[in-house]
Amino acid sequence: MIPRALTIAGLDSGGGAGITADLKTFHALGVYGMVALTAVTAQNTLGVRAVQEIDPSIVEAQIDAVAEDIGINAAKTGMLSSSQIMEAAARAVRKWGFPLVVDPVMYAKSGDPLIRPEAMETLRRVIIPIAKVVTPNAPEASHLVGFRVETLDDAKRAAKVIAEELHPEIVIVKGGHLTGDESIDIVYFRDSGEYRELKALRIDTKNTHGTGCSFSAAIAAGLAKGLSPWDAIKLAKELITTAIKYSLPLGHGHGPVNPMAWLELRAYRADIIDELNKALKVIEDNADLIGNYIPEVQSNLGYALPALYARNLDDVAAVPGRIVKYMGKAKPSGPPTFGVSSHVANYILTAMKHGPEVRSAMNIKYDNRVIEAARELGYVVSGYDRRQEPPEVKAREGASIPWGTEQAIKNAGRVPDIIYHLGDYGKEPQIVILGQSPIDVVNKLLIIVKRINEKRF
Ligand SMILES: Cc1ncc(COP(=O)(O)OP(=O)(O)O)c(N)n1
Ligand SMILES: Cc1ncsc1CCOP(=O)(O)O
Repeated sequence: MIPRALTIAGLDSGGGAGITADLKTFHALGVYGMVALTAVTAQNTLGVRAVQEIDPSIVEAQIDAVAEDIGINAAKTGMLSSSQIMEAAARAVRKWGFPLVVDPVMYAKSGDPLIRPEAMETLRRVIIPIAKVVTPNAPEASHLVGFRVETLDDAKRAAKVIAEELHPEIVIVKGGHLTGDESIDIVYFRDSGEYRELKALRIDTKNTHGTGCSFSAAIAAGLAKGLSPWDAIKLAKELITTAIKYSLPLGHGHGPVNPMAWLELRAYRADIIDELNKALKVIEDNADLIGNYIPEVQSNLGYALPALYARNLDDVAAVPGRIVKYMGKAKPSGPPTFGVSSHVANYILTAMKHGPEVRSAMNIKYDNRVIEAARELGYVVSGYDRRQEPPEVKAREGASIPWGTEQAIKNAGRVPDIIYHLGDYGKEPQIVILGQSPIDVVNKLLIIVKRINEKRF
C-alpha cells in the first residue's frame, strides 16, 4: 500500500515554505503527497508581498476530491488565513476522519502575518480541537495561551494549557525560538499527562524558512506510514535537523530549509560508492600499468559528496587500507567506504572550496615524466614546496595538505588537474591527480601513463 498524505496549506512563491516544503518532505519520507491549496502568497525569503485566499468551497472540494478517489492516510494544515477556510477544512477533516497534524501558522519568518486577526479564535475553537498533534513554536504558543513562552518551563506550562483548554491529543511546543546550545521541543500527551523532550544540537543559520512546515509535514508523513505518533515525531525531529543543517543559502533573507537532504544524502552516498567501484575496476583492469605509479605510502582514490553536503573527512569515500602495489600490480585493499581517507580527502575538501565541481582525487608516486607528460597534454600542473610550510602549520595535525593545496591553487590561479610536491625530510614526494569524478581522475592517469609509455618507444 502506498502511504498517502495531504497538505492543506498555502503556496509560497519562493518555494521554501507552505505546500512546496510539505510535498518535498512527504516525498523525502517515501509518502505520496496531495494538496488542498488555501492561499497563494507572493513571497520570497525577505517577506510576503501579497496574499490571494482560495474560495473556502474550493478548499473543501479539493479535500473531498482526493479523499474520495485516492484516499488520505494522514494530513496536515499550514496557512489557514480566514475563519471560513478553517470551517471548510474542519468540515472535510471531520467527514473523512483522517489523523490531522496542525501547524498553527500565524506569521512568516519575515514577521508578515499569514492569518487574519479575527481568525485566531477560530483556530483555537475549530482547528486545534480536531488535531491529533499540534506544533506551535514559542511565539505561536504565546498567542494561544496568553502568556510569554520564553523558557523550557514556560513551554511545558503552555503545552499543558493548550492540551487541556483546546483538546488536541498531543502538543509539541518547539524549541527553535528559545535559547541554549540545544533546540529542545516539549511534547505533552493530553490523555496520560506525560511530558517528553526532543533534543538536537542548535544549528547556527539564518536559513530556516519553512522549518515549521517541514516538521509538521514529516509528522503527517510518519502517521501516514503507520508509525506511532511518538515515532513519527522523533522521525520528524531527525528530518528537520538534517533539513536545517543542509539548508540552502538562497535569497537575501531567510533561505529555505532543505527537506530533500534526507533523500539526497542517501542517494549521493550510494552513487559515490558505485562510481568509485567503477573506477577501481578500471584500475584493476590496468593494474600492471598503474602498479608502477603506486608510492611507498600507497595510493588512495577519494570521492566527496557534492559541495552542499561535503563538510568533513566523513563526507569523502575512499579505499580502506588504500590501493597497494602487490606483485607489481595496483590492487585496492577493500571496498570503498566513507571516512577512511585523511590525506586524499584533505586535498579534495580544500580544492572544493575553490572549485566545487572538483570532488575526486588520487595520489601517485612522484615521477618527473608524469609532470612533463601532463604539461604536454595540456593539463594544468601546479606544485608547492613542503620546505616552505610555516612552523605553525606543521605543528597542527592535518593542516599540511590543506596549506599545500591552497599554495598550489594560488600558484595556478585555479584548481589544477595535477598538484605535486618534492617532499621534505622524511616526507615522500607526491603527485595528486584531481578531477570531477573518480573515472575522470583515473582516465587522466591512464592518458598520462600511456603518453609516457608511447614516448619510450
Ligand atoms: C504559504 C506559507 N505557509 C507557511 C509559512 C510559514 O513558514 P515560515 O515563514 O518559514 O515559518 P515556519 O514554517 O518556519 O514556522 C509561510 N511563510 N508561507
Ligand atoms: C600518506 C599519504 N600522503 C599523501 S597521500 C597519502 C596516501 C593516501 O592517504 P589516505 O588514505 O589518508 O587518503
